[in-house]
Amino acid sequence: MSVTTSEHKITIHSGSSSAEILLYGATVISWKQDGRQRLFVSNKSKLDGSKPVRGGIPIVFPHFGPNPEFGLPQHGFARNSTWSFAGTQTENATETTVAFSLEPEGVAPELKGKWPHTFKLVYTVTLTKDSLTTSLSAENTGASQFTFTSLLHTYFAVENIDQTKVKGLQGKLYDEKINNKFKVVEENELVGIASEVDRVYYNVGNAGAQIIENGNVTAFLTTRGFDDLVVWNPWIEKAAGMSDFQEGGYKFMLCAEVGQIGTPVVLQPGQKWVGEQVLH
Ligand SMILES: O=P(O)(O)OC[C@H]1O[C@H](O)[C@H](O)[C@@H](O)[C@@H]1O
Repeated sequence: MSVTTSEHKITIHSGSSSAEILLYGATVISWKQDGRQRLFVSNKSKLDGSKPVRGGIPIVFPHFGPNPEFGLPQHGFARNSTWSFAGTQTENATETTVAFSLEPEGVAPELKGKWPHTFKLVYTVTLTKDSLTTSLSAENTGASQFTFTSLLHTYFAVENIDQTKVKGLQGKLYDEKINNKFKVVEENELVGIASEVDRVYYNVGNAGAQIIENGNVTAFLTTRGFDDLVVWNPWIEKAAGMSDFQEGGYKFMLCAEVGQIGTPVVLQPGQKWVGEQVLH
């Protein structure tokens, strides 16, 4: 069986690869290729629906970062709400696709109604032997327009952050939140991480980025519909201040998060937007 459903989680297989998706947040919490875990999930992360998962691929919607306007928590409500399993879309020798949906009535009770819009989110996860594709669609099912930002907050598992680089960002403009530098041009072909990094790179484009470990490409991250890319590693002090971050875990993770941030999406009634990432 390539799709197994349980009360809280869907597990899918394709060839020697597997993935696990929690209904809570529709968060992908595991992606294994030939037994190797490709996603970082903190061993202190709550997986019981009491807090967004610290790892995997949390979904950020309808806003990236804090948003006092609607009194929603950081990164919105999608990662804090329990999604509905919308079934298996494809299940064949080469590919397995499962779908999840979230509408206003499914939003976590304490957050319900705070964002005053009517919408339908559908998230599909497609696994092949070589790749994991996650695709988010947002449809305006209400009578007035709305605006949102969104992001797939992927935590890649890396062997050693000191030997890890991100490629594909040279020449792109970024904002660095740590020291409030704005619209800086990335000079480096290979971007290394040696301290806390929290950057939004703008207009990275479909080619996305590559994760390089010890000089070898270990992951390609391509996208459609997401223009921007956040690169984040909390490093020692910030990680130590997070109750759900595993001790020393900053060494074994790198967030490379495709997003639509710089130019928010405006959806008129009846319109639909799709943002997708392919990891391979
Ligand atoms: O702690 P969280 O709410 O999950 O956010 C984790 C991180 O997400 C993104 O990468 C942001 O750019 C960071 O500023 C934030 O710290």
